[in-house]
Amino acid sequence: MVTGTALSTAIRVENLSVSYGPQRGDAGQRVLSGASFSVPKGRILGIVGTAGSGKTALGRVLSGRGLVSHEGETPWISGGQAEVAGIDLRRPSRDDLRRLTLDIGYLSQTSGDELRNDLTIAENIADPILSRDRDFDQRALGRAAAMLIDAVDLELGMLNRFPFELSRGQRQRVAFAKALIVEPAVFIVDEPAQGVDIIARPALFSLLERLNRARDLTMIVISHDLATIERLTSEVLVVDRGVVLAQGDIDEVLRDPDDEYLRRLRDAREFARAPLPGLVDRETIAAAERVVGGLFADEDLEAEAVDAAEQDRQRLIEDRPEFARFHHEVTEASTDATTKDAKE
Ligand SMILES: Nc1ncnc2c1ncn2[C@@H]1O[C@H](COP(=O)(O)OP(=O)(O)OP(=O)(O)O)[C@@H](O)[C@H]1O
Repeated sequence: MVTGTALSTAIRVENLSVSYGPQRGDAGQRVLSGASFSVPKGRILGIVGTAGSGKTALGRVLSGRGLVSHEGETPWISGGQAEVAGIDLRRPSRDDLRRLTLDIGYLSQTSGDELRNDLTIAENIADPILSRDRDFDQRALGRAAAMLIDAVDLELGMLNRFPFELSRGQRQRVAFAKALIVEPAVFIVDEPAQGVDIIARPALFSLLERLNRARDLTMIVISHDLATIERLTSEVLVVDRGVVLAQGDIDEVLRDPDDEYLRRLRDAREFARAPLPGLVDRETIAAAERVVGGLFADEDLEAEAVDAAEQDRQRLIEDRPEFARFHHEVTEASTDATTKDAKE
């Protein structure tokens, strides 16, 4: 048991080493050494580093998945301590092993490829619950699956399809929904944007943000891309060649760094942020205006944005009858309220 774990700490890692290969003798290959950090409950930590730096190995051991079904390719804890969602990953009790996959959600870069092709998308999403409790309320489960499929920006009609009928990026979004249906306390996600259509990414990030705010979901977001991490958090752990180089607020970490990799990371971040003169046209600004709202004070653009929003609304009314009903009720209610106000 890791000592001194405050109740508000969701993840505590002390002097952790991670290895691949045989667990007996010296044959294992150490890929991460001496990592120490903690994540308070409800916070998001980003883990950034180059390819091969040990991010995936770290995320995978913290997910505890190797404890549930150990395969040859699974990294394991070869030194130090790790506790996640109150589970001691070095010495888990039987009860810990039972609740591990409920309390710690994990999305790997290949989770979408691991869906069962003999089950529909709805059955795949519901599987983490039905495989534990066959008698779980089917209607409630159906509703939860529908809400999640909508939240990851897939059509409800996909629920009746099979994984092999979907694109790779769509399957990864289904895996997102599947990982979240059990409402884990901690969610570890490895490269959340990888393979996912750029149009669908805002929905994924906004889902994660909402779960973090509304349910205090603690998260580890792993990526080689700092911009992906900064979309969700400014708190980072930087890993390079199997060691933790730095941890803290990203601006602090990258302020005048001594280390070569941190300097390159800072330069890459500045390059990505630099404006590209002449490339931003009115249409792009108007599109941005529709998404973020109120950033630009240009009246013409505002009028365009209002028109576009009205067109979007009309399209939604045509495509989704249930929205039309809802919209009609809201309009009626607000007209009634206005008439009542005018009379008073
Ligand atoms: N099954 C394995 N057996 C032995 N070594 C492995 C195995 N899988 C990965 N490694 C090695 O472990 C190290 C860390 O790999 P890991 O996948 O954790 O890096 P990463 O930072 O996540 O990289 P990426 O961003 O490319 O996913 C690498 O040197 C890799 O070659």
